[in-house]
Amino acid sequence: MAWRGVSSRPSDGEADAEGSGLPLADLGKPRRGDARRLLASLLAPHRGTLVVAALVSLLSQAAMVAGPLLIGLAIDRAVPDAVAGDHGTLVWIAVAYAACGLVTAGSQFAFQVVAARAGQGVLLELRARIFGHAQRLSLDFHERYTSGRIVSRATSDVDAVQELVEDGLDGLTTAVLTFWVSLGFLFVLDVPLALLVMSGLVPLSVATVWYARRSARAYRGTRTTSAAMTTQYIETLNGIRAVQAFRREPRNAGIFRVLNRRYTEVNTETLVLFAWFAPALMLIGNLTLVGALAVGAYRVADGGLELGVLAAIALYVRRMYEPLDDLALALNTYQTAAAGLEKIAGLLAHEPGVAEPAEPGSLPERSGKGREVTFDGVRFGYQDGVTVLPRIDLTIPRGQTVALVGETGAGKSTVAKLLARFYDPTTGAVRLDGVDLRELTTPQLRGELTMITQESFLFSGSVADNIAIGRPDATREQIEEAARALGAYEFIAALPDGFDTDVRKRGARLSAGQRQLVAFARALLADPAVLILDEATSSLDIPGERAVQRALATVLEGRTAVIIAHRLSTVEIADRVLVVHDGRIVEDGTPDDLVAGIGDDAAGDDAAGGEGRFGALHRAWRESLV
Ligand SMILES: Nc1ncnc2c1ncn2[C@@H]1O[C@H](COP(=O)(O)OP(=O)(O)OP(=O)(O)O)[C@@H](O)[C@H]1O
Repeated sequence: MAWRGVSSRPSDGEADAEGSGLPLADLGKPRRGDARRLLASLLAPHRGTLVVAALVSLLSQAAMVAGPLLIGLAIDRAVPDAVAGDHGTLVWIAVAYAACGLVTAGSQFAFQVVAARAGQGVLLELRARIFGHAQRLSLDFHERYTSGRIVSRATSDVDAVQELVEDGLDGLTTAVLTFWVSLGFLFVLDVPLALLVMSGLVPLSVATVWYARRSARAYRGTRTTSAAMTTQYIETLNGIRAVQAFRREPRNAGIFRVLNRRYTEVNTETLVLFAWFAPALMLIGNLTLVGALAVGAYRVADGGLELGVLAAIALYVRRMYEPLDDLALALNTYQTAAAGLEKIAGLLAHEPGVAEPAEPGSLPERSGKGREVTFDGVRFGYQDGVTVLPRIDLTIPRGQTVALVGETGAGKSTVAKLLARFYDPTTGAVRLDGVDLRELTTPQLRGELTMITQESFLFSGSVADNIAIGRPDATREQIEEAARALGAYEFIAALPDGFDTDVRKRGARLSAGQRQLVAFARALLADPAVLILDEATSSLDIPGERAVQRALATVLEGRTAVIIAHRLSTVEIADRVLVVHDGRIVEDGTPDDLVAGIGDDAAGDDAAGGEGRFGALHRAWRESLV
């Protein structure tokens, strides 16, 4: 199981630490440059806004950084003038200082507003892309990637990017601009001292590169481990009944303990790295200041430098290094965001396994009896390379109801999933009225095929909303009529708010049979040409089952149907039974013929003498009823 992998692997996030049990390489490990490309595509629509933000920020920095220059001038010019009785220079410098203050305040306000607009636009687009992409990705991807990891991408990874956009970016631009603009002013004031200050860039770069490298790895570890914890939460809570029934709590707690400890470790690592980095920057700044002051003081004493210029230089050096504290924090935010963005880019880089057609085909006019379904030399295996269906050749005429029966693991659901186009065949084709499913767009497909699964999933919203899912423009009358046709009207009307009852509200919980009826009503209203039904099994009591059987006959009327049948009663209403064994259709005939042993023994391997597999299954069912 994946969690063992979690505890034994390094925290660099390259392995299966997110709990999929598969190496990330199998899921398309983010390629170098994916994150950068993603960022570029997100920023592209805001290019103009970003240019304005950069210009405004530059103006703000220039106005702010002019301060020390004015102070230097005040010391060297205004004070001597004032002593001599001329206050003009002092007034002029005071006005200029106030003007700089105003420009700084105004441009900072403008920067915040402009940057907020662009930043929020980027986040809006990023969230929309993740959600849209997660919905579009095929079933095989979801079976391996786990919903916990997707949730983690959409929440904590997006939060990391959000933090950068909202706080970090401001700190980062301020620190970088202040540093370089101040250095520029230093060169204007005194070149030798500016060069001395610039030599501080060497240890500064070494420290920054060291920190950036080490912390990037650590932050990637935090993203990976945080996703693994989310996955663990979701898996535990989704399966809480099984967890409690099988007393899995201690094992889950053990797994969580490992992840929790890992998360603490990687977080501590990032904090320790930061604890080295931030003071190192301050130390470099202070040493540079001491050096500049010492050399400057000698030159003032020699008369080679004015006192005001030295004061201005000292103030500039302080200004350069002061926001570096913010730079360290901003780098922190940046590293978290970069790791998050990398993970998000990895998710977005996955292409849906079931592709939309380049040129959509068109289906012939639909007959009143549904459509013909053909499996034409279909071979299929899931991604692990094992062939599950070696070859299926099958034609289901319009209007026919086919029951798929067979042992567990025989391949019945796989046949149904290929027909619903959750997957594409490895070779061969599945066709609807002769048209390959691969030539149909998703909306075309969804209009023609409806699959009712065992869970009869209800979405949050009212019962009416749930029935109308397959046909959102249905009127209330049509919704009620569908419910009435299936014998579901009475129990829905008796719910606290009737058809408007919120299915997730307490007191409105529907039984398994009732949920199945709602799912049937949904299918009836959607009116597909082909209905695929993964039959609910043991959860229905006998009266409920009868109601469902009656409803089933109604919903099958006028369409082609494929039912994965687990019950004798369902098989008996089918026109034709296909027995699936080891991914092949081994018997094919009407229920009566197969019981009598005269069906088409497709594989020529009667399981029990003349009786056949279905005959044996049928006998077992009958015996279980008495
Ligand atoms: N997503 C998947 N990835 C890999 N293998 C799978 C996947 N789903 C099913 N299989 C394998 O394919 C084979 C056929 O499974 P399938 O679910 O079609 O059987 P089934 O006849 O519907 O069984 P049941 O009656 O128990 O639902 C099994 O060996 C199963 O392990």
